[in-house]
Amino acid sequence: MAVIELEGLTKDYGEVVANDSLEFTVERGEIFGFLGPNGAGKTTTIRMLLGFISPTSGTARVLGEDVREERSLLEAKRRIGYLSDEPGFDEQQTGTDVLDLHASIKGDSRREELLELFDPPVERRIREYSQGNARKLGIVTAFMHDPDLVILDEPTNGLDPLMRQRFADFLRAERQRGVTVFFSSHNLSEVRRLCDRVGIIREGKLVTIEPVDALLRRSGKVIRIRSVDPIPIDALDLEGVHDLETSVSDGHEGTDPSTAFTECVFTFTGDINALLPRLADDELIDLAIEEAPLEDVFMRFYGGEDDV
Ligand SMILES: Nc1ncnc2c1ncn2[C@@H]1O[C@H](COP(=O)(O)OP(=O)(O)OP(=O)(O)O)[C@@H](O)[C@H]1O
Repeated sequence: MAVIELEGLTKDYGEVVANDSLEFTVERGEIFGFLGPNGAGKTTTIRMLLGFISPTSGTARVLGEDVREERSLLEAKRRIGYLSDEPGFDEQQTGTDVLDLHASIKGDSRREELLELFDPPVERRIREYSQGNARKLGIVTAFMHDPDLVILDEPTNGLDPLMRQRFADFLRAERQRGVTVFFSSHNLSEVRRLCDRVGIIREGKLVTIEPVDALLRRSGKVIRIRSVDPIPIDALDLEGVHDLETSVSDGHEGTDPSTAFTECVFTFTGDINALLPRLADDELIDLAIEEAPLEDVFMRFYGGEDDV
């Protein structure tokens, strides 16, 4: 059974359709990344999944419960952890007060373990918390009742690299235990590191939903070549070569970089086995094959109206 199931989920604010007939599922034990730029509609989806706002049409099920059914959703929410993008804790309370309040509603069987891991300064009042400390406290509140599903809105905003790493390791371990994680993010490297699948939303519409691996495969590799002597540009007259940039190093001033190069970089979506024989007779100084930045993939979906 799907843990989250969107069925034509729509939120129409009149001026803007924040979610437009969203349709997808998230399976048990999956880490699902929900990506999109500011204002794309991510928070709106999350708020509907938690029953904070109601859909204009369509619906969603979380842990089998229809989000429009207040009572049954409330029951399901005992098994859900949630971290808002703006936690909004009471400024006068201490971290411990916040945790006690959450514990009284949902329980706190994992409080100590999580405090040890994320270490927010629980004795201090919230008004003295930095953004990172508030995030750490939020992470503890989201997980301390040992939920089956966790919904996180931009969870690592404000966390330093060490904490981000710790959080990533923690999420992977949670997935091993069968916990399902749905999180929204702007941070593409984080999504690449963590997610099994990604949904990309743009102006309320789902533009793609696929495994991260497939997204990266489609985006190709970035290839950099440096050679001792100029290589005729025809060598790269191959299917799958995009955005080729060539240059000529010192000592080969007479060579026109539009016909030959000693250095080049391009995006390659073709067969690497077809490329290598083309370079077999050239003496190379360096050949680098790198993952294409996920930013480029993302830009393809957001670059312009025609690109989608
Ligand atoms: N209560 C509301 N009334 C009217 N419009 C709203 C309301 N809440 C959100 N919107 C609009 O709906 C759209 C989606 O907003 P939403 O907050 O869901 O985006 P988001 O992807 O979470 O953005 P961010 O990454 O900035 O948090 C935006 O155009 C926003 O202005």
